[in-house]
Amino acid sequence: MKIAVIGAGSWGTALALYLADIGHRVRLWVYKEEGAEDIINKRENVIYLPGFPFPENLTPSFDFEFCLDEAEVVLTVVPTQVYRHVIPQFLPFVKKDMIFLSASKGIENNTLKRVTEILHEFLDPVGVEHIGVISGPSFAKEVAKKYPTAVTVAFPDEETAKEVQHAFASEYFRLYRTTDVAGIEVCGALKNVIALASGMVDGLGYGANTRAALITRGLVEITRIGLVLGGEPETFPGLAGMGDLVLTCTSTLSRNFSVGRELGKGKTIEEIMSHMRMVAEGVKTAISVKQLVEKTGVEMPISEKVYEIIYDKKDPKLGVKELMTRSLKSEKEIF
Ligand SMILES: NC(=O)C1=CN([C@@H]2O[C@H](COP(=O)(O)OP(=O)(O)OC[C@H]3O[C@@H](n4cnc5c(N)ncnc54)[C@H](O)[C@@H]3O)[C@@H](O)[C@H]2O)C=CC1
Ligand SMILES: O=C(CO)COP(=O)(O)O
Repeated sequence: MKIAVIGAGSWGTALALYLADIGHRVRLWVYKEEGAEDIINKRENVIYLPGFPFPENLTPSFDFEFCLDEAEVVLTVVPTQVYRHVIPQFLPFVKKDMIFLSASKGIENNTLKRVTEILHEFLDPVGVEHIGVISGPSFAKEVAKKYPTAVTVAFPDEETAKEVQHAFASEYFRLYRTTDVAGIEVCGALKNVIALASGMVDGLGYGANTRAALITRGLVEITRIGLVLGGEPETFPGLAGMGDLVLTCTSTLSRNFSVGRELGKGKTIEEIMSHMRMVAEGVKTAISVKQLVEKTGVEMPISEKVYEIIYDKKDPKLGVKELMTRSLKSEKEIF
C-alpha cells in the first residue's frame, strides 16, 4: 500500500518504520522545527527516535503534497491539540477515497472532540468516508525494536477495519478490530491521565498496592465516562482500555507516568515541561476531563484530582488522602 504518515514524533516514526518494514511505500511528513532538517538529511529521527535508520521505501519530507500523493491510507500522528492547525495545511491534497487513521491519544480542549471527530469536521465536506483509529499498548521504542505488540484498529464499518487490520499485521505486530471508534478513543485519551496519577504515587514513594488500586479504579472511571460518550462495554477490558492502562501506569517508558512521577516528587508542571520536548498528552487531556465532568456530571475522582494537582497546585499527598477518604461505596456501583 501507499501510506502517508503525518507527524514524525516518536510514534509516527515508529509506525512509519514498521509499515516500511512490512513492505509498504511510506512517506513521513515532518513538522518544520529546530533540528528537523537533520531527520530529512540523516534519514533517521535523531530528535524523537534515534537509532533506527530509515529504509529506502520510507521517505521523510516537509511537503504535504508529496506525502499525500497517491496515498491510500493517511495515518495522522500529531499531538491532539495541534490537529486543528495541521489539517487545513494538508486538506488541499486530500482525495475522498483515502482512508484516514488516527494514532493520536487525546481529547481536544474546549470542543471536547475526540481526534476522529476533529478529522470528520474537516474531511466530511471533502467526502472522505473512512476515518478510524489505531490504539493500544504500544511504546514507540518497543515497536521500533520489533518487540511483539498487539493493538486495536477501529472503523465505523467492519470491512475497512478488516482491510487495515490485514494490511498492517505481521508476525510481530498483531491487530484486533472493532467498530467502536468512540470507546477506543476515549480509552486511549483517558489512560494518559490515570498514568499521570500512577506516576505521582510512585514519586510520592508509595508502592504496588497503591498502583494496583489506581489502575483498577482508573478503569472504572474510564468505563463510566466511556459509556456515556458512546463506547461499548467490551472495549474497556480490551487492549486500548485495560491493556494500555496497565502499560502506561507501570513503565518509566511512559511520558505521562514520568511527568506524574516528577509531580509526585514536588516539581511543578512548568519546571517539568521546560525541559521536555516530547508530548505527555494527559497534561492537556486533564483539562478536557475537567470540562467533561462539568458538562456530563459523571464522577471522575482520580482524573479530577490529577487536574487539581497540576493546575491548582494541590499537594499530591493531600490529593491521595482526599481520594482515600471519599464516601465509602459498593464495588458494584459503576455510576
Ligand atoms: N510515543 C508513543 O509511544 C506513542 C504515542 N502515541 C500518541 O501519538 C501522538 C504523537 O505523539 P508522539 O509521536 O509520541 O510525539 P513526540 O512526543 O515524540 O513528539 C512530538 C511531535 O509533535 C510535533 N509537533 C509539535 N508541535 C507541532 C505543531 N504545531 N504542528 C505539528 N506537529 C507538531 C513534533 O514535531 C513531534 O513530531 C500523541 O497523541 C501520543 O499520545 C500513541 C501511542 C504510542
Ligand atoms: O500511549 C502510549 C503507549 O501505548 C505512550 O504513552 P506515553 O505517551 O505516556 O509515553
